[in-house]
Amino acid sequence: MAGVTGRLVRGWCPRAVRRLSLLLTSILQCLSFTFLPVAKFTQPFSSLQVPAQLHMSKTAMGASQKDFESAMNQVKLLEKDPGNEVKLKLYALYKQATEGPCSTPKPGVFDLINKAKWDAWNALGNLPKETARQNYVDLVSGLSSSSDSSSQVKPEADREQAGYETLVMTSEDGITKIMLNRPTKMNALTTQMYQEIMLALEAASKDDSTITVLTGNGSYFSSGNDLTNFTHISPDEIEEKARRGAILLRDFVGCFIDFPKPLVAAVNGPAVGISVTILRLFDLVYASDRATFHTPFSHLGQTPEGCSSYTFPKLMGPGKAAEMLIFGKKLTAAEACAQGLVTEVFPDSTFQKEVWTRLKAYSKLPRNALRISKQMIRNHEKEKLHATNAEESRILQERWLSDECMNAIMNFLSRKAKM
Ligand SMILES: CCCCC/C=C/CC(=O)SCCNC(=O)CCNC(=O)[C@H](O)C(C)(C)COP(=O)(O)OP(=O)(O)OC[C@H]1O[C@@H](n2cnc3c(N)ncnc32)[C@H](O)[C@@H]1OP(=O)(O)O
Repeated sequence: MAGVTGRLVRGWCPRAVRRLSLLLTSILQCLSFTFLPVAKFTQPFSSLQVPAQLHMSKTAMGASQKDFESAMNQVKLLEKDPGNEVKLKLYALYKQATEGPCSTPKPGVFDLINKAKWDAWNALGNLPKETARQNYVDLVSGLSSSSDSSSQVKPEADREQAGYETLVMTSEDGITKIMLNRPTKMNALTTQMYQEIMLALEAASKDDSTITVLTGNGSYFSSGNDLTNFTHISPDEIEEKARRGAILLRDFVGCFIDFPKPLVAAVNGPAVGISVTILRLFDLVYASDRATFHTPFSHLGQTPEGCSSYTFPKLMGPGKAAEMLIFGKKLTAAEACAQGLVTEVFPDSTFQKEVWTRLKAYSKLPRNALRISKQMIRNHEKEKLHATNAEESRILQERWLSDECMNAIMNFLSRKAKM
């Protein structure tokens, strides 16, 4: 949460454009306060205005929905970054075409990226949806023709998806792998990382892979929420940050609840906090025997999330769940397996080889059958999971404002106490 302003002005990734279409979709569906995750504004705001010619309808009929969708797909294939100005135009036209005139509240002055996006959309005034759709199609068509027959997609094998700063996303052998990539910080989850994971899941849900795998780079699976998310917040910002954090948490967990394909966690090392609780929303959890499972919520003045207040007691009984979620008992991989949280444990020395061999075999199974079976298993309790998620997020929003929570985080940051 905190540090957001700092991160907002960090570098635009030059390859972010291929994520743009997904990002735009996600903005609508998933993120209530996302920002272009790999973005930096290098131009003055005045240069972000939409040129007048974009306000003019090109044809009487306008582009069809099919043209519009095809243009959105073309955006994904652009090899060259079209630049921030064009990205904002695309964003604004997309919003106008799908939602009509901008009616959302104007973001605050320090929320630089969302404010620029809002300005671009608002600048379109009452431009009719059809015209916006046509202008979007025309703009993309201009970009595609100027990008030197570039729309070549790398071969499917081991294709690394560009545009992520905190993840490495690859697709190979019918498996999309999302790897958390902050090994020096034990893959602690920053605000940007939550957002990129949501985008990656959205992309994986639509790609042609059969199975999606989440894993960590380095010695940890993840040390959970990055505790610096809660720092550098001025007193007058804190309630708003907590509110936004709760929305982010709810949306993040919601993406796991709704993920439509078989989802596998390859837990390569210790897991802490939210990286433990969400495991119950995966279909398979394979763990190295070096992994541990730790949910020190009370130590941090916090409360369970990831739907664990519902899924853990159901899975392991209220007593064992209480040991973990209330008293912060750390489980070994073998104990987590005995409780049903982990599907299977592998020796660390052969973990990667055994897990990937197994998954490659599974990925050859009929894709639709896997997907439908997963949904049949999961659909029974989706509603309950979403309700639990909303309630847990609401309670955490309050907890984050408590002295207990703030003191615990300060202790961690000043290294007076470690879990
Ligand atoms: C939008 C908000 C959603 C919020 C959802 C809420 C989720 C709740 C949770 O996830 S609660 C769990 C929070 N996590 C923790 O409490 C873990 C804190 N970290 C530790 O206890 C330890 O770092 C460790 C046990 C994971 C590893 O200890 P070790 O001694 O092996 O290594 P270091 O402590 O030296 O760590 C190396 C560097 O990584 C930084 N780091 C590790 N984890 C976190 C973290 N969670 N948040 C922030 N930073 C983390 C650590 O500070 C070191 O950085 P440095 O080298 O710059 O000092």
